[in-house]
Amino acid sequence: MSALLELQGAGISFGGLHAVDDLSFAVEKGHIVALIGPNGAGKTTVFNMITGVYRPTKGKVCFQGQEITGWQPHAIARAGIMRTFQTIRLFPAMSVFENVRAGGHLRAQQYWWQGMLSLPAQRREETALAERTHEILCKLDLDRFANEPATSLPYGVQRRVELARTLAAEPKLVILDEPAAGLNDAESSALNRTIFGIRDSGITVLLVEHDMNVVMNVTDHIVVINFGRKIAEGNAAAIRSNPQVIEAYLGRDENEAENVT
Ligand SMILES: Nc1ncnc2c1ncn2[C@@H]1O[C@H](COP(=O)(O)OP(=O)(O)OP(=O)(O)O)[C@@H](O)[C@H]1O
Repeated sequence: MSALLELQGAGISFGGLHAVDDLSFAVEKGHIVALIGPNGAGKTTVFNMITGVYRPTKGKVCFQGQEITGWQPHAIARAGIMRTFQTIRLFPAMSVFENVRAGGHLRAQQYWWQGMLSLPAQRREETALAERTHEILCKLDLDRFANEPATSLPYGVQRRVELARTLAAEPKLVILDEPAAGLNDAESSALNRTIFGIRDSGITVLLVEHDMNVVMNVTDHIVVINFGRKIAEGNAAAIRSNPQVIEAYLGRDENEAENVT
């Protein structure tokens, strides 16, 4: 098995603060990996370094064996790393189908002016995109909402639409930022199945999540950071019983600690 994504000694400072320092970990192709840590540990900053929002001040980020440190976010997205956000960012005037299809346009080979001319290649691509959109909607149990205005739907459904839109761009690696945030227990269990489905369709998953039901039940590998540094990594059983991990959570917030132990 080869690493799809690798951070090698990556770090970034804001003023005097080392938000992330000397961080190394790998995400193997076909795995579901979680990055966890107490509030303010640096998880979002790591995502921002991977997706090109922040340029690391130290170390490297490699994707498919190629260094991508310092690439622009759109170039990193084109290379196959797509992310979701904690806050919903759907197009309010569009239906569920149109929102998801919009994600697929990122992968489209034709240009807009070719679309205006309605060339055969463009028409073929649009048909293929519509079919693929429909497939993704079925897979995420969203087909019955296809024609509904996206932002009129319940919160849990809107989050699924966002995920569907990200998948429509055919990423190789999808980064999920707290996908269970705001979901009830039933929705969170359904999310576990969805994440397995994403992995089974050949997409590698990296997620940041506070919901330990998701973290402990779906992941192949967990990386734990605190104060911007890695303190542990391993499978769910190893992480659950790791004294440094327990201390990191206990030191900050007893409720979170209960979730880990
Ligand atoms: N642009 C920035 N400028 C200055 N400091 C920043 C910036 N981005 C992050 N930080 C700091 O870096 C540290 C890590 O923040 P980060 O948001 O990555 O943590 P987190 O683990 O994602 O937290 P949470 O779980 O609360 O979302 C914090 O001390 C934060 O204040």
